[in-house]
Amino acid sequence: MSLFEDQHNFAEVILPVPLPKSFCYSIPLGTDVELAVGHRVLVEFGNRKMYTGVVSEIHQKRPEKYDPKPILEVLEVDPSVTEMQIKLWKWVAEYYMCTIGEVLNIALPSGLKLSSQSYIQLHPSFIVEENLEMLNDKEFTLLSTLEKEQTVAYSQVSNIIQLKSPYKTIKDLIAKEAILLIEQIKEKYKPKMEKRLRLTEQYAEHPEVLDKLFESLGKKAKQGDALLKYLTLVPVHEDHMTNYHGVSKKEFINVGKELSASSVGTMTKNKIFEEFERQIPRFELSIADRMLPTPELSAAQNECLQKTVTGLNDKGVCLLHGVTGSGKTEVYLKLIKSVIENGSQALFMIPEIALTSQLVRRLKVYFGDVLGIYHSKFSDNERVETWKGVQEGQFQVIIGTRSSLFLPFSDLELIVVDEEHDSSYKANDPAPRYQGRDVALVLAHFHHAKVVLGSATPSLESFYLAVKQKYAYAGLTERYGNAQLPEIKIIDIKAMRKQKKMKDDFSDELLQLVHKTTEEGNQAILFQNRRGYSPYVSCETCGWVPSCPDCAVNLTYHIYRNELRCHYCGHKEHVPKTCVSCGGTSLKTVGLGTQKVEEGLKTFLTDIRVGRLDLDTTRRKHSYEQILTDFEQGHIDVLVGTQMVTKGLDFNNVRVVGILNADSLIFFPDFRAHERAFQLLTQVSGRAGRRGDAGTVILQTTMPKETLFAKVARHDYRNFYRKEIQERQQYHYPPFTRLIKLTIRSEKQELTRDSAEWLGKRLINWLGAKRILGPQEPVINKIRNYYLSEIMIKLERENFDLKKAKNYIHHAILNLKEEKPFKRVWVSIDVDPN
Ligand SMILES: Nc1ncnc2c1ncn2[C@@H]1O[C@H](COP(=O)(O)OP(=O)(O)OP(=O)(O)O)[C@@H](O)[C@H]1O
Ligand SMILES: [Zn+2]
Repeated sequence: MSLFEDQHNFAEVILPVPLPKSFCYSIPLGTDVELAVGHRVLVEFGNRKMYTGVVSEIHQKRPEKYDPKPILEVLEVDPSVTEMQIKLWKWVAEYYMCTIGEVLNIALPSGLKLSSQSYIQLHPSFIVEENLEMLNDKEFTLLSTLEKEQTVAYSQVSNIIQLKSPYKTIKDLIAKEAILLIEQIKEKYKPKMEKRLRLTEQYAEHPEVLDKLFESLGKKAKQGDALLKYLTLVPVHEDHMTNYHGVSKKEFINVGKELSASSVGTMTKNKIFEEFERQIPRFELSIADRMLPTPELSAAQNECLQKTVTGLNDKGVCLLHGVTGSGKTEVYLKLIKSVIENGSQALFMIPEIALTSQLVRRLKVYFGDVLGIYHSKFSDNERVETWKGVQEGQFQVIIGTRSSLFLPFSDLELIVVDEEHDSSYKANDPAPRYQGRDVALVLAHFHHAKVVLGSATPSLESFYLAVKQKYAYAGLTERYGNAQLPEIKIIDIKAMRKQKKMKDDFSDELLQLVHKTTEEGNQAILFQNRRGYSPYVSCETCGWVPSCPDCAVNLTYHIYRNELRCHYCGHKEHVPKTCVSCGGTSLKTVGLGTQKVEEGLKTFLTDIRVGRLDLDTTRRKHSYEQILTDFEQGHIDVLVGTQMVTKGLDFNNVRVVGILNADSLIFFPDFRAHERAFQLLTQVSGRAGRRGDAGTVILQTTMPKETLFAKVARHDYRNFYRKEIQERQQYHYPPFTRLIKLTIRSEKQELTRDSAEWLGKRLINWLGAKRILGPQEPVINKIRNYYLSEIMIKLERENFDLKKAKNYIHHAILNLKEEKPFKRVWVSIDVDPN
């Protein structure tokens, strides 16, 4: 025990490590701050490793078995984490069967998780020489080192400034905006810059010179247009100060299609315009956005709003079931608005942020500065900013993905879960494998808040609970503004081929429709759920198919680099010149991916402009928005894509949607296959004809008689639901049971098999054979050189001790790992798997 230790008080600290408990530390005497639950503290753990942990309890029970180490530093004056958050972490850890450290790890943004692996760097806008008077010696020493070294590991800081506890210095420098804390060197903070354009001084400040310029440009019509356009956007003639900020170059050139980039370029060369760079705020509204009106609700929307409000008061949760394009968003916005007026907080959850830039913009217009944004694609700094903004009450509304559930809300009144059926609400790896929609319900319960679940195609689970009247229900059965739901035509691919009415993968009808609609100045969306050119290639002589060396999957052909790629591990190789198996020299591509759709379309309809939206075209941070902006502004006629094109897109001019092959959607070996197929097909169809004339959807399939397709075509959710829920009940699937999936992994197939068998037997002993399915190898039984096996556990929802069952499962896994031969086996637990 050290002399400086408080002998009576100890702190339980949650650490970001996968061990199933918190750890006890002693509280050093003379700490400036009185330690409280939720404080972030720096502690040593294990072999001289430092971590940021969160205090979960303060108590007087000195551990008997070991001498607790002291807390090294208290990292803040006011706790960053609320007790409510810790309560939620505990719930998530218990329900999803993971450790609380794993929850902390995803809940706390890295920027708040200073550790021995953290780094600091100079703030890009801080100039040391200009700020000497605000720096003490230690600070100056550190900053000078940073000027030379760019980044310094936190662990080196004490050496540099000769202080055992450097945290205070670091904290002060962060407060002075002199340094930034980063988690990894590669993620350096970079302000977002934008190229802008303005008139050069000679014209901007001298109207008579500007007039002359106009005259002299007379013959060069294009340049004259550009100048005129500039002056309409930036009224230099009224107030020459407006020239200072100019316009965004990109936006300027895009505003009117008629403006040619080359004449703007010439004018810059001739010193009429000048280019400059400016740092842009994270969310700036474009010229067009600032003019968006905030709409009045239609009568149907108003009725739905009233129903929702009553429903929420009655049941706390309301399912808002509105067909595609019915205007659910406006209803949510009204609900959120009244929360803000009460001075409380609202969370607007969306499945994936990238897919919703349109929506984010709408909300920004509507809510302005009280809106905060939060998702995992944000940098550390951005996430910490939002966290603080929520904590300090600046942000009353948050739009974000599932991780925003972990923000420090203090007064949450409403959570809206938009597209509640979307499978991306479920987190896969790493643990916690939580379902965002379900955690939203729990969080709301803790806060006595209300929840709106919105969708055009509700999940079976939610609709079932609405039918059971556990949830309230509000419907919107018509599209906003008299728009009609699209007509959906089912096309029989086989029959068309026989009649020679197919060109490769396109029916004549689809091509004609796309052609006609683009002729008329409208647009189309084509959906194919595979990226790449073709899902595999095969030797024409012997049938050999190249597969991934590390995963049990065929390699997908990508045309641009003439490459074969594994979509599971990222492995890439060149297409072999000869067949590895027989030496044959011709390989054929088999199956259809988005690249091939794009290529085919360009071959059959030569004049149209095609864009593609899939994982391959959207890897760069803003490429997704760019493609959508191009589509929105009419620079693209047809958008080809994977399921990315199905979600929430709202464009005026899309008249035609083509589904190239709907078959594969329902052949998935999964009890949710039909539900997913219905949702996907309805959602993608829902992009057509959202305004003006009705749209048309061409659904191509080799199974035209499949009843699911007929239900999609009739927009018949209820009959789809009836049949599906019946099957779930009959075969004991959710929502009638609860599933827990165990995935067993090892580097050897035998070992995986044996350990899975062992585990399966143990579970059968404890839980009974009828609750255990498998072990079974999944269809893809090897990923990244690990062999997989799965055990599915099916548990009753009612009259069943879930806690006890979970304990058995934990124990069975522990016991497995204690068996010597199974030491190198990993088991992951997935509660309510997707
Ligand atoms: N009251 C209103 N006044 C003006 N425009 C509206 C109104 N309500 C909805 N709209 C417009 O109708 C379109 C469809 O609305 P919205 O995107 O909210 O539909 P949705 O129900 O979310 O559909 P989906 O489920 O297909 O995403 C949007 O462009 C929206 O701006
Ligand atoms: Zn692979």
